[in-house]
Order: sequence, then C-alpha cells, then structure tokens
Amino acid sequence: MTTADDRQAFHARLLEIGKQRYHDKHPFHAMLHSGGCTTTQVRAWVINRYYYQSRIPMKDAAFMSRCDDPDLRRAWRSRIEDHDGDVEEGGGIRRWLRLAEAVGLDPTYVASTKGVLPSTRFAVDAYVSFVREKPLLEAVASSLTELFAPRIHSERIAGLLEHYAFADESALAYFRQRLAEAPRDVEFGLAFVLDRADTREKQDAAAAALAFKTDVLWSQLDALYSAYVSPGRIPPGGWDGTEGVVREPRAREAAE
Ligand SMILES: O=C(O)c1cc(C(=O)O)c2c(n1)C(=O)C(=O)c1cc(C(=O)O)[nH]c1-2
Repeated sequence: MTTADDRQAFHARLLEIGKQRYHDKHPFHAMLHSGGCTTTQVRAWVINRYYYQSRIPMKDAAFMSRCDDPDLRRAWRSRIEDHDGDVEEGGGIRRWLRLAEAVGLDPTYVASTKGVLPSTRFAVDAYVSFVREKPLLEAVASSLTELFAPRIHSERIAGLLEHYAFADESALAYFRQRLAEAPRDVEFGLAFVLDRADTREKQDAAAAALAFKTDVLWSQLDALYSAYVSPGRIPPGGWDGTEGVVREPRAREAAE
C-alpha cells in the first residue's frame, strides 16, 4: 500500500514527465503559435492531426471493450461522445473539419486520411494498440498527457487568433470545447491512476505509459517538421502541399 506522501510523490513524478517531455516543447508548436508557419505548414498540421483526432474515439472504444466494470465504462463513454457527438451536431471530429475548411482544405479530403505522413500513422496506431493491449492502469495512464493539454489549447487559441487571418471562433471551436472537456477526463483518469498504482512496480509501469504517450505526440510533430519545415523531405505517400486544397484560407473579413 502507498502512503499519502508516496501518492503525492508519484503525482509529482507524473507532472515532471510532462514538464520534460510534453510536445509543447517542440519547435513546431512555437512556430505555429507565434505565426511562423506558412499556409502549407498549417494545412499539413491540420491534415496530420486529424488522424490523431479520428483515432481517439477508436482507442477509447478499444479501452471500453476491455472494461468489465460498468461504472468504469460509464465514466469513460463521454470521451467517445465528445469526439463523435450526435448525428445532427457532430462532435470534436466535425469541429476539427471546420478548422480544415477555414484553412482552405476540402474536409472530405482531410477525413479520407489520404496524405497523412507514415510516421504519424505509425505513432497514432501504436497508441491505439497500446490501449488495446496493456493493463488498464497503463492504458489510463497513457491518457494523462491531457493533464498538460489545456495550457497548450489556450496558447493555441490566443496564438492563432493573433497571427492567422483564417482563425475565428468557428475555426477554433475544437480547442474551445476541449478546454471544458479535458479537465473532467483528466480528473477521473488521474484519480484512477493514483488509486490503482499502489506498488512501486505499478507506479513505474504507469510512468512509463505516460512517457510512451509523450513519445507518440512528439513523433507526430517530428514527422511534420521533417516533411514540411526542415529538411522538407516529404516521404512517399505524404501530402504534396496541393491535394485537397480548394481555396485560399478564409480571410477574417469574410468570416465576420
Ligand atoms: O492539442 C493537443 O496538444 C492535444 C494533446 C492531447 C494529449 O495530450 O494527448 C489531446 C488533445 N489535444 C485532444 O484534443 C484530445 O482530444 C485528446 C484526447 C487524448 C487522449 O489521450 O485520450 N489526448 C488528447
């Protein structure tokens, strides 16, 4: 059994992993949030990040398929609802496609996931497999990067609004909504992990799961950087900078 001190030290250890390894430290984010990305780079981010978004509810469904505790399934299922929404309104996935439209991409092209970089696919698919296969404690721990997400979402809303004409409330609705959803998810996930990781071995496994997830996020930005920033080497199958482009990014005047 763990003591209160031990629980606190474990919590601090998890936070330290975010401090050292979360993808807010990646240079691509600094470029994006400070207005340093070209239209092509923003579009590449929207196309590739869609793949992550689209797989999140699939990994949550994989998680739920393994829970024999109805209380746990009940607590978890809102994650799927957040992303898939209902028929009329849609959820996070549809909000992400509004961002795609705002940057001049055909949402059908983005939703096809054609042009997603191979490394993005590998990283995201590895996350889904991890959650499908690992013990539930590690599966939940891997979602705890969301502890660090609200800050990056707030910075992104402010940075994109300031620096890019396409950015308005409709285009950024995805992030606004996550600010309300993520803290609820993470409160549950964190309590679950702190409660269940009651041996040193389990704490190590949970910390490793969180570190693995930071790798999943970091790898996606490395893939983008290598293909569209430097050295600018787009791998076979990666978006060529033109496919799916249907118009200029929306101008702010037109959106108002
Ligand atoms: O923009 C981001 O940096 C970011 C990061 C993360 C994350 O830390 O995993 C998520 C999200 N966004 C997000 O929007 C989201 O819905 C989400 C779900 C999950 C998860 O692991 O279940 N992470 C994240």
